[in-house]
Amino acid sequence: MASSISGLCSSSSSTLIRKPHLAPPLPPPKSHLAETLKPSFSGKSRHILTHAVARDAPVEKKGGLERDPKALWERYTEWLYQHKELGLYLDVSRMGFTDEFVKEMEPRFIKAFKAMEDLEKGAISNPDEGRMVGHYWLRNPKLSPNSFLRLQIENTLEAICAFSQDIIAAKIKPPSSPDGRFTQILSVGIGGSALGPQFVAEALAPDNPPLKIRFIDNTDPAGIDHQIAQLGPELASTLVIVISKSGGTPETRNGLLEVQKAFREAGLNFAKQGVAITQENSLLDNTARIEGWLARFPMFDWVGGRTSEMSAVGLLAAALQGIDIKEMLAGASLMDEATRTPVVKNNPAALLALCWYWASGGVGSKDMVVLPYKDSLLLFSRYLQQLVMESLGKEFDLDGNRVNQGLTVYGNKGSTDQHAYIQQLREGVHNFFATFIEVLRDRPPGHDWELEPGVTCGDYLFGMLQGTRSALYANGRESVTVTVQEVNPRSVGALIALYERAVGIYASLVNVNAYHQPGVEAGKKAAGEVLALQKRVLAVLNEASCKDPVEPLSIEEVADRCHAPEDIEMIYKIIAHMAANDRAIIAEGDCGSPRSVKVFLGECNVDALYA
Ligand SMILES: O=P(O)(O)OC[C@H]1O[C@](O)(CO)[C@@H](O)[C@@H]1O
Repeated sequence: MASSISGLCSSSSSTLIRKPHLAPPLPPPKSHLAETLKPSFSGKSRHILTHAVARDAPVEKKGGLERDPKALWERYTEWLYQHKELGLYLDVSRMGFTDEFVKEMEPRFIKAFKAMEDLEKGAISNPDEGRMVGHYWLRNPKLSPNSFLRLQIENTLEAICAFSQDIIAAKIKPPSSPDGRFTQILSVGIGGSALGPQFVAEALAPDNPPLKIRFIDNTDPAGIDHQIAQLGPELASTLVIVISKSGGTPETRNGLLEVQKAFREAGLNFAKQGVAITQENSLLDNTARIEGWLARFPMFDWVGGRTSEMSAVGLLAAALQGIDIKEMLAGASLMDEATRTPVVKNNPAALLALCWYWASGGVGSKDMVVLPYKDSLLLFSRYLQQLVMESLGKEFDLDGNRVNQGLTVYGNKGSTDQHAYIQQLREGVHNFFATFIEVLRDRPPGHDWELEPGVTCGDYLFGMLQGTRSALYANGRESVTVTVQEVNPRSVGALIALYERAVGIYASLVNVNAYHQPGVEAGKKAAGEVLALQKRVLAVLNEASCKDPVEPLSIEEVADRCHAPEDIEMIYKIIAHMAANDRAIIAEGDCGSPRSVKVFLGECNVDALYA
């Protein structure tokens, strides 16, 4: 009896296998440092956190958490950073670093500030890729190292503003929409070409934006189908923005091809609704030019994907949603100015980097849990995950030493997460420090009300944040608190700029290149190899299936004929995946034991035999 196979089949022979198994995820990285909580060095309520010395001997962590309320208040006021114009505060008092530690870190900071200064002047700060790193110029084009780059930035910003105004005012219209105007954006991109726009849309888009936005940020066919199905007839009034710096990322290409197919099937002309954001002359750029897409905007070689929110990548979608992008840029620019100060205490990004180094021993031994107490900032931690982890998670340092650096970031939002994992944070494994993001303004003025005498809903949120911060600290868990007045384009721009700079400074402290991502290439290459192997498997099966009679093959035989006996497990998985997707793979035998399975194709493709 014939059947299709997968990794999860019943033990009976010749059973349909429906659910292939993918390789299990790698286990999370282990903490490098042992940590103990020791009682009291002076007062009875004091504790010292001690660390074993790290392998590459970074600045050692000696110190303790202050327990005395008066001394703690002093520490709070002494270290509180305030940016008056932005209304932004950074409280690092709940990190236990000492003055000695700050002093010991000084030489590293001097080096980091110098590296940052050089970077802003146009040094090749991404040496592996031979690139400048210029995201700071995007919000202050005057800083660009030459007038050509300055003009590129200014012209692009002007083009974004003009194009988005014309779209919103329906001066540029979709050809077949009954409304006569664009109503939706479908943004196709992944990683840095999605996370910033997603975060900003969630944080800042008004309730009724001129254009609503949806995202395709994966090559999951069901996810893509869902987005297209949700658009329904509004596909005719959808502006599709395809974003890829390299212009060749497979997931994004697949998303584009799937969307183009949907347009064809709906009888719509994709080119009249398509916009590309990519580097000049990339595959995507050339495709968009040849096919005559509605518009193209440049991505610059010297802006990395994960720091591209203030380029066309983030600004176009934001402007189309009615978000004030000039305010975002202004907020970022103000923060950039503040984070150029070479005095750690007065530089909020340096303070963050100091805290990260302190908490993680400079080797990433603790995770950073980011908890914004504001629903609209939900995606901030996800955005930071790429910014921080893709930048800092490096095998080698700038001198070629193997260091396996990084800083793990996760989190969603408070107080919601209090009902999910704060239990472990307070009482369980002590492998993290927290970052609270506090927003002072609960609601727009005039909308608040007291749900019980003297207490609003926002007071509860405030109480939850303060309570969790105190409860964690009481149990020796450190935290940083970033406070903004409200979530608006200016504060969001400032937050992005703050963390971009903190990552850059921290990378210098631990001597890694923050601006490349060699590790991602390995996965991309391996994925390409799997797809190439799949083609060989299909050719081998087709040849056997075109024989008369059909020649069913064991997995071993398929592997041998593919000249890839070492890839036998992958070949089994490929066959299982195709079988689960009605790809005409037929299997005989006991699916519970892959060795007994024989496979062939349901039909012979004669053309493929001679291809
Ligand atoms: O914008 P691109 O070139 O499509 O790349 C998308 C993402 O892929 C990466 O290159 C690797 O994941 C990221 O750095 C980047 O943000």
